[in-house]
Amino acid sequence: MTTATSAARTLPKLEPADFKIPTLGECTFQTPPTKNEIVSENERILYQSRFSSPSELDPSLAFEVAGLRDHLFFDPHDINVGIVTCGGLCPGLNDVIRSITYSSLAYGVKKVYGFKFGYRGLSRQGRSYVLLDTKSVNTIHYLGGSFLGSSRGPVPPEEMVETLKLLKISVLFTIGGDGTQRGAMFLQDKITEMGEKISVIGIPKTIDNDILYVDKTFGFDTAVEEAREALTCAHVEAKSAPHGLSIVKLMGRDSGFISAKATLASGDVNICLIPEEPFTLEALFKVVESRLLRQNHCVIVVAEGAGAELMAKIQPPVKDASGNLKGGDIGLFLKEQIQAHFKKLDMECTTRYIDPSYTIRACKPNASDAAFCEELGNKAVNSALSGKTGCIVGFWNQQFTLVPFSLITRGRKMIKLDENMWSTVKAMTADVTGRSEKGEASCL
Ligand SMILES: Nc1ncnc2c1ncn2[C@@H]1O[C@H](COP(=O)(O)OP(=O)(O)O)[C@@H](O)[C@H]1O
Ligand SMILES: O=P(O)(O)OC[C@H]1O[C@](O)(COP(=O)(O)O)[C@@H](O)[C@@H]1O
Repeated sequence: MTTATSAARTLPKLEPADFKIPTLGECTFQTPPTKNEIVSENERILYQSRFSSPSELDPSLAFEVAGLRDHLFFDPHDINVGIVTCGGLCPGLNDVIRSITYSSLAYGVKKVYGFKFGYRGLSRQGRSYVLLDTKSVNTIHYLGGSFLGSSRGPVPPEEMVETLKLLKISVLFTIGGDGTQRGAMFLQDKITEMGEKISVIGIPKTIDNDILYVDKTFGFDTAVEEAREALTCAHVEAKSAPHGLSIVKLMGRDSGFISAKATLASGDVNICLIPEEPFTLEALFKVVESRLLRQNHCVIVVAEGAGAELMAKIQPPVKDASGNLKGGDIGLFLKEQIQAHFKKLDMECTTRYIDPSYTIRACKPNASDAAFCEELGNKAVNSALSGKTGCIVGFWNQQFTLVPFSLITRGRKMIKLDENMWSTVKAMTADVTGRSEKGEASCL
């Protein structure tokens, strides 16, 4: 598929009058109206039928649908655009970079700048970029990682505006997680304050899939698929040893979506530990013991942020360059504690610790994620050229949406075990979290 062709095919014919449309200010994403209505053919408002978190928000909230508009705000032939990728890696980053580049060039955009190593590439000291064209990005989607590199750590918004002005960039695409979009929000505030006509459009990225008001972020499905492979191996290992126990640690600093989904997908997991559900070591020992005595093997999945209360007692969490709190290695901790426990009991337990964290996010995306990335990139370009700013291109109720930065940075999406789709995981965690009254394994 050539994005350039498909984007060109769907473009409205541009007449000089088409460019005489609202100023960036007028186009800026507004809090949507409070009743379900079609604003115009192209500006539909999508109402959310599910409203789970945070509960204090206005239930009449609605999202604008992302995509082409009747008019373009920018004359594409007159502008440059920029792309930046920040935060942790995620399968599909290169696909989004490629899609934005192809789509922008199909519109006739003059130059596409790719900033190196996250926001650092837009800073005064670390200013660094490459020019992207169809040739340079043509095959980058064959690989995982980010063609542009990524980083964590703050950059003053005024320095970023300085760089954008210097390179005459009218649109910046920020591909990143909640931290990146928070940074993008401050950048957009600074742009508004300085009276510049520069649009900032985010593309939400995180394998943790914990961005508010986004059903699914790109790369998540791939990460779950990769995690399932690791779980299958963990199961084989556990079954091959007398009283075999495999502990698999997966990413998920604040939410356990990867762990929970991979658990459901695998069918080999006996205990799933996620940050949302505190557990006690004593209860965990009991469940593992009973499982080993009955079935001879056991597989535990633990999200990196699970058991934060236990870890905090040994070692207080530290902050990464972006200010995200990170605790010690919960997987290793569990391995040591469980081994010590069974040694005390004089009971055999062959423990294996598997940590596939980085391998599930550094790989290339599966077909479904790749297709998703392609559309995200196209929608981001369409929306930006229409003059939209200060929002991300999300995905909600099967629609691509525009969601303001201010909304998605209000909190984090978390697993609610009471929701229907997590009932198996809920049953599985009942005994270790103290929810089970019998104190017996509920789902082993
Ligand atoms: N509160 C914030 N204000 C401004 N910039 C932020 C903020 N939080 C994060 N950032 C910046 O966004 C970038 C990525 O953030 P990070 O939290 O590491 O990853 P992610 O975007 O994946 O959550 C970093 O350069 C970081 O400094
Ligand atoms: O070692 P790194 O690069 O800080 O990445 C680890 C982090 O990446 C994540 O998977 C995703 O984090 P971001 O969304 O902030 O990029 C976290 O769960 C995890 O703590």
